[in-house]
Amino acid sequence: MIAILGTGKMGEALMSGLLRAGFKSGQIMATARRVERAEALRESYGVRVVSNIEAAKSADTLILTVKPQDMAGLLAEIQPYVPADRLVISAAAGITTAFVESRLGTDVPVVRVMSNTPVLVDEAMSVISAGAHAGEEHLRHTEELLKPVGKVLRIPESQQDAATALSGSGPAYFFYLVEAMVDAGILLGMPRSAALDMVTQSIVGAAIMLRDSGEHPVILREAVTSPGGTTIAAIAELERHSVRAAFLAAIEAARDRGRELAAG
Ligand SMILES: NC(=O)C1=CN([C@@H]2O[C@H](COP(=O)(O)OP(=O)(O)OC[C@H]3O[C@@H](n4cnc5c(N)ncnc54)[C@H](O)[C@@H]3O)[C@@H](O)[C@H]2O)C=CC1
Ligand SMILES: O=C(O)[C@@H]1CCC=N1
Repeated sequence: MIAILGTGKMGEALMSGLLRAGFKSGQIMATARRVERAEALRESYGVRVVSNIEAAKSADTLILTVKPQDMAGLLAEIQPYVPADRLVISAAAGITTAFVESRLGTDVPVVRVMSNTPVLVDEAMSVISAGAHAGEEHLRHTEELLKPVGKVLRIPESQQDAATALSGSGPAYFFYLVEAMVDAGILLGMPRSAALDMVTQSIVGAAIMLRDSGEHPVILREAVTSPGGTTIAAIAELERHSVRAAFLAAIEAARDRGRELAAG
């Protein structure tokens, strides 16, 4: 039995992925803070929505998907009911396995995960790290849960805040880029829906080329960039506006914010 504690956007996305991957609704429990939310989850997915304590007592795997700020409260609530034979998977930005272990106070295995919202279309990037009491079997079990909904990579926990900044938040940067490019289309007099179609198909095509060709992104970009042509005119402006430096600073800021969230 798997329980998802704090079933908001990420928790629901993970739960729907597990169901698409073949888990039965009877194998999954969810917890929610609001009654209407509990009812909506029950109705949409047919899962049992229970209290945090009941979930902690009866599920073998607990997936914690509350906000980092709510993690201490949730751990305090479930602490008396989590024996050391549970696997606890924490999906919150910034929260370390040591934080979870110290709050639970037993030798419970903890795996830290950072996934992202493309879990909704089975294209998540999930990175996982083992805590002090988690071994190969716990990492493997976590991979089995996450593989059906995307790619899974094991990384040292010291890189988790960087991964959060890069792939956890990553989809937001691409959506932001799409917004900006659609605005550019509007500036050039395109209808909004046509501009959105053009940009969306371009980003999908580029992403698939990048993933499937195995080519370095520089090679793929150079193939589009004709001497004296249109693309280099655009790239020159991006460089003039320090867009690369902005990305470096932005992702560093996201990493630092992850560290602050851990500090509470
Ligand atoms: N949204 C995203 O793209 C990503 C989010 N995350 C992480 O996932 C976690 C959740 O983020 P979201 O789903 O965006 O937030 P959210 O606010 O949609 O979901 C959190 C849910 O937990 C519930 N909750 C809080 N305390 C609770 C408690 N004691 N008992 C039961 N339910 C409780 C809230 O009512 C809410 O529904 C965060 O820790 C975030 O760092 C990770 C990767 C990507
Ligand atoms: O913005 C956030 O804090 C969360 C973590 C990664 C993506 N969203």
